[in-house]
Amino acid sequence: MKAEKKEIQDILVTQDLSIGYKQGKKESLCLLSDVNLTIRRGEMVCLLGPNGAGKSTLMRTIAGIQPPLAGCTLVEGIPIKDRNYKEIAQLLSIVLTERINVGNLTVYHIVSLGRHPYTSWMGKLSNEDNEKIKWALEQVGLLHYANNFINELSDGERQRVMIAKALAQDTPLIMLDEPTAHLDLPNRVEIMRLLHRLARETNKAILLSTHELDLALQAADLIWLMSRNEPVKVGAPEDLVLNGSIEGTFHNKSFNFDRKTGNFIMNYQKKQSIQLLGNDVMGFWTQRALSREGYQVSCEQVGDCCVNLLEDTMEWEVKQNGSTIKCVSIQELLFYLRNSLSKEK
Ligand SMILES: Nc1ncnc2c1ncn2[C@@H]1O[C@H](COP(=O)(O)OP(=O)(O)OP(=O)(O)O)[C@@H](O)[C@H]1O
Repeated sequence: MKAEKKEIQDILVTQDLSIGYKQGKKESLCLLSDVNLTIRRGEMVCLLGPNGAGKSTLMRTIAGIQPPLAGCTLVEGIPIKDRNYKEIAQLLSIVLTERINVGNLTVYHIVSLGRHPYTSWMGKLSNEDNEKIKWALEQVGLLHYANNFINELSDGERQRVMIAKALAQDTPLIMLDEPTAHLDLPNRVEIMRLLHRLARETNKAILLSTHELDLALQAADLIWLMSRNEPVKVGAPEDLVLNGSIEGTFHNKSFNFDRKTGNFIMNYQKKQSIQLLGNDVMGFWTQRALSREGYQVSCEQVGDCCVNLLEDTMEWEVKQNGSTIKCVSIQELLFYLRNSLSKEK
């Protein structure tokens, strides 16, 4: 690829960063060393990894909340180390997981707290501050809630308020610690889509830690994949799936990661084999149900039981020991198979 006219694109750079905990005067627990990572302008990066991999430690170290064991973090070329609170707050904003319980503050007031690094010690908001607050509320679609109290809002809306506060802080880097933690699926999707759009439209860098592998695979520009004592793997989500990194990191005897669909599939103990004829959507869900029931599903003839999908009528025909019956739902199919299996025993 040809290099085009180059403005500074790297918003966050970690230089030979070592993260961990001092455990005495000489001892330290080093979780990772020589971490060299970059986030560019307009990119959304998801930090993924199993429990205990060190995600929170890395986030805190990048943000300057925790000192590095070695190395440093630069935001727009400025080292975070040894900067005071106000200086750091102009370089990066952080959205934490904790539920916000400040019921007596309005949405506008909370978002206005994002302007603190820029206001005088009295905290008086200038016209520019007020414009930035309104713009931030508009970005997350909550301008009409500006005068509502925060406890009048749903969890999803509260999370958007905190994102607006980070936007009002107007930093090149926004960091979020598990931003979808307390939300239902539509709100989780909404927050990820919002963050992705904001990264693109505002040209900021967004770094978030998450356990939502499926959402991260769909929404992230880049994934930082952490596992204990291994170098961080970096790549587009699809590259990390194709090269087996996702599968390797989340390897577990209870489930498998299916590279074709990006889903985790639970492993069930297989009791016996069954033939399934038919494919498509009905076949996919029937296969899933049969696997859960403990069947090894095959399209070949195996044993004496066969399930034939009648897609036109949405029925399941079961041929077993010379007899044929029809079921009108997967629930009925499983009920029949369970009973016929217990009669055989
Ligand atoms: N204050 C501390 N002192 C010493 N060790 C710590 C401290 N905090 C965390 N650790 C250890 O560092 C390791 C990484 O913890 P961390 O919380 O960064 O992982 P994580 O990937 O964020 O985990 P999770 O997904 O469960 O939130 C863990 O083994 C943990 O026990």
